[in-house]
Amino acid sequence: MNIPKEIIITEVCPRDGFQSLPEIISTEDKIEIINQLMNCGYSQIEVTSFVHPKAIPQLKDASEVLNGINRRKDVKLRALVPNLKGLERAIEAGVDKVKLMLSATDSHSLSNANRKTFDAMKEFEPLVTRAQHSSIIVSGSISVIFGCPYEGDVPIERISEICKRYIDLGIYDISLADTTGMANPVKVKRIVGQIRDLYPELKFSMHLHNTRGMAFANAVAGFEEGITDFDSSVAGLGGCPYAPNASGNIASEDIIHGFEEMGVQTGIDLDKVILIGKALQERFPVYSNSFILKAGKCSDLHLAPKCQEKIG
Ligand SMILES: CC(C)(COP(=O)([O-])OP(=O)([O-])OC[C@H]1O[C@@H](n2cnc3c(N)ncnc32)[C@H](O)[C@@H]1OP(=O)([O-])[O-])[C@@H](O)C(=O)NCCC(=O)NCCSC(=O)C[C@@](C)(O)CC(=O)[O-]
Repeated sequence: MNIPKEIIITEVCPRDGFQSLPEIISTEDKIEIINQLMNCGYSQIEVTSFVHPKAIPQLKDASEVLNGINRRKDVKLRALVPNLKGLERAIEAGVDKVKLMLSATDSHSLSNANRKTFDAMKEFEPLVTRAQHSSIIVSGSISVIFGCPYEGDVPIERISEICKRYIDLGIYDISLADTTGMANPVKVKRIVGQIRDLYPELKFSMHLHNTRGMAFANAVAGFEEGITDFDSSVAGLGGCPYAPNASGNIASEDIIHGFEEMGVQTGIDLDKVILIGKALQERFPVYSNSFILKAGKCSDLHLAPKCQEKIG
């Protein structure tokens, strides 16, 4: 197979990883963790969201967090926003990019954003104009695209209509999100293949949750369909509090290790990520889920003293 030699990983732990943790992390600790992540080689980090503070109390200090980060020119800071109000707050705080929050189904959309999918999209119109005036890059997302915990499979016609409306808004960069881990590689290939054929002008990325242990297999299926841009979260923290049974994102350590083992470069220093992951795992053991934090890297095994002894 002729495979791309590199992929982009966006770190989303400070937003998705933290948003549903019951213990409130201090602003200082968030800043410290983001500063550490900024030194790992990521080109983009989703640092927070500008949603209603009552919806996600953990991220109500979004502006203070952004204010405290040691910025680097080579790391773009992205925030999730649901609406114009969120964008205004994000611009004020100085983000480089925003990702729009949107659900494929009305049920999840009502639960997450208090309006149906296409009503939420209507509110994106003034947002896009405002973002253009401030030179903020806007990307879209489609949650529960591979299966909704309320409605099950999402018809391709509905996905297609959402993509069309994103194009009408001038948004060509869309994150396909498996919010509650309902995807499988066959489904990923089918859905990604179909929408890519319908809308070749769109650029898709993937945001995968490892709820049922399928996330890396799904990432590889997406990769085989041409996707080279993935979100992940250190220590596998994460989950949408407005979707039942949602749990951790694919762990950054696992996706970086997995792709690099296949000869695909990420540009990220995995050892540094593992150190951050270990600290988070110690602090949030119940919410962490990372194979590499448990088992170590494959390359560590070659150095294991017992093996060396046996070889002689
Ligand atoms: C969307 C809303 C705001 C609608 O909430 P609403 O109550 O319908 O909002 P509204 O438009 O009716 O406004 C009511 C009040 O909220 C204020 N307001 C309105 N917007 C904002 C804002 N952005 N920031 C701060 N305040 C805001 C607004 O100014 C107004 O204030 P008032 O006039 O009454 O004083 C709310 O439902 C919300 O914040 N939802 C966010 C839920 C959330 O964060 N979910 C988790 C993230 S999504 C996710 O994890 C999935 C993802 C992205 O990772 C991908 C995947 O895995 O699927």
